[in-house]
Amino acid sequence: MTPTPLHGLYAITPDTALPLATLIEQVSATIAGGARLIQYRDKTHGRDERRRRASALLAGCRAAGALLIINDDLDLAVALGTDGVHLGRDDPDPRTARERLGASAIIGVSCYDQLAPAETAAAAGASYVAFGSFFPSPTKPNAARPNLSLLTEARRRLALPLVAIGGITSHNGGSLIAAGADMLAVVTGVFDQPDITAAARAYTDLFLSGDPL
Ligand SMILES: Cc1ncc(COP(=O)(O)OP(=O)(O)O)c(N)n1
Ligand SMILES: Cc1ncsc1CCOP(=O)(O)O
Ligand SMILES: [Mg+2]
Repeated sequence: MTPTPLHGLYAITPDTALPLATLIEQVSATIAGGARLIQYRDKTHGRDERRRRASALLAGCRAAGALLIINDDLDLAVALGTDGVHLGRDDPDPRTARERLGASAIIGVSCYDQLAPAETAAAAGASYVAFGSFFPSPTKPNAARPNLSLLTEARRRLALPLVAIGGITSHNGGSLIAAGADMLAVVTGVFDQPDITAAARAYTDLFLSGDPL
């Protein structure tokens, strides 16, 4: 079963100075493991290098039938025509993103440990909302730390797909799905593993069984 775009593993690229060729191989390995939604998140490089990397990743994702979301940089998402953008509190407004990217774009919004920004984002036309960090995150150790009840309440209150992020492994991910998460957004648990394809498959398999726990 090919997961729908807003369901399953959401692989987020590591903030790395690795050569672009290596990053492309790693993303390809996540897709081989069943990831169909990829996010390019880069806090390291300047605008020109980010554009070079995003353009190459977009070509690879399109060839492999995966979708590419750009983190933070709405101008880059618009310039390249990526499948969408992910926005946080310091990034452009989702309403502006929807106006610039169009009706079919995927627009994700960070909501940290709060329900109110998720309701605001839904009203502004977001495609999904993300909560986390649910577990200690190697990538973002200082992130806000909601408990699982936030997912359950968001599931009750919101009609759009819910993303969980932060310290997610194939062992704790099932608890997030059971609490209401439609997607598991993962950096370290996929990209920092010796076999990236197998690591990705361990997450995508969580969504196939009726009982993720
Ligand atoms: C799905 C998803 N959730 C959260 C983030 C965090 O993005 P980041 O740019 O590190 O922080 P904020 O701008 O959201 O505060 C993400 N990239 N993807
Ligand atoms: C970007 C972001 N936002 C909250 S936690 C996080 C990082 C998730 O990375 P990891 O899967 O390595 O914990
Ligand atoms: Mg951001």
